[in-house]
Amino acid sequence: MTFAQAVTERTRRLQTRLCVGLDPQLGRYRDAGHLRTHTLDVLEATAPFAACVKPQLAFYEALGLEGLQILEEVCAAARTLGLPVLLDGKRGDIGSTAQAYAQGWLSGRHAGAALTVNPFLGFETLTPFVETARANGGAVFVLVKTSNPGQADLQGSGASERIAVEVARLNAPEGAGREPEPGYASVGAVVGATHPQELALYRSLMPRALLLLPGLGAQGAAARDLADAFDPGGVGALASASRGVQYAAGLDVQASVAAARSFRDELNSVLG
Ligand SMILES: O=c1ccn([C@@H]2O[C@H](COP(=O)(O)O)[C@@H](O)[C@H]2O)c(=O)[nH]1
Repeated sequence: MTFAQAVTERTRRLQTRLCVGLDPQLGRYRDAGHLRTHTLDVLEATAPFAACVKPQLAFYEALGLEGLQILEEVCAAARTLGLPVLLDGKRGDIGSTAQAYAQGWLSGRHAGAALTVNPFLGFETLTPFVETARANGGAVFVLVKTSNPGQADLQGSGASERIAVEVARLNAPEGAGREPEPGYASVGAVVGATHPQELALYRSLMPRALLLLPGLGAQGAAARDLADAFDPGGVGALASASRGVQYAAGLDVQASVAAARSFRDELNSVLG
């Protein structure tokens, strides 16, 4: 089963469109061991409410080798729980380096099933990521319109729309000599949940792409504003919350569970 199929199957079976972000901040813990157990506890406790899990690589890389070991444990625990893993690394570079990133994060020891990628160096630099994802039944999520207020500096003036058109092209089997991918295709897109008025546009520009919608909770986006990102049946998008789940009330894991349940329920009530 591909990443997109696994997420869609989980959405339908568990009625959840929530992506739980795991962004463990060392400053909140006594030490890295405490960070590790709390992060694994939050993962296990919130899994029933999640369509997938999204570790942000920066927080694990910040801890050095120990952080990579924790990441590996988080990915292994998620797989045991049946949760698809989307690594948020926003990688992108010239071809040979992109190839190494793709090998490391989409097929290597610490790999997830999916990875966020940055198209800033040009569309051709996406190729190693897309090919590696396809070869492994994985996915890439291309930054199309990020959730932060400053995104307009470089993503305005039609840039985000151009990237969306490229995502649609990469997902189109016609002319590429590929078999059509069943369901959602291997190239997804990041569109901030903080841009509710533009979700319908990006949904229509990228009909085969799963959309990742970061910004729920801590960045101010609300589930009630996200309906336009979804296809009929309430599939095709994942709304993501990290701090709003992991640190819903300090380190209280039951508060994380309550937050994940509440995000799930709010999304479900919006989608009917
Ligand atoms: O456009 C984007 C792309 C990625 N992110 C990442 O998502 C989480 C958001 O964390 P919250 O605590 O839910 O605000 C974080 O890892 C970002 O790097 C994003 O915010 N916006």
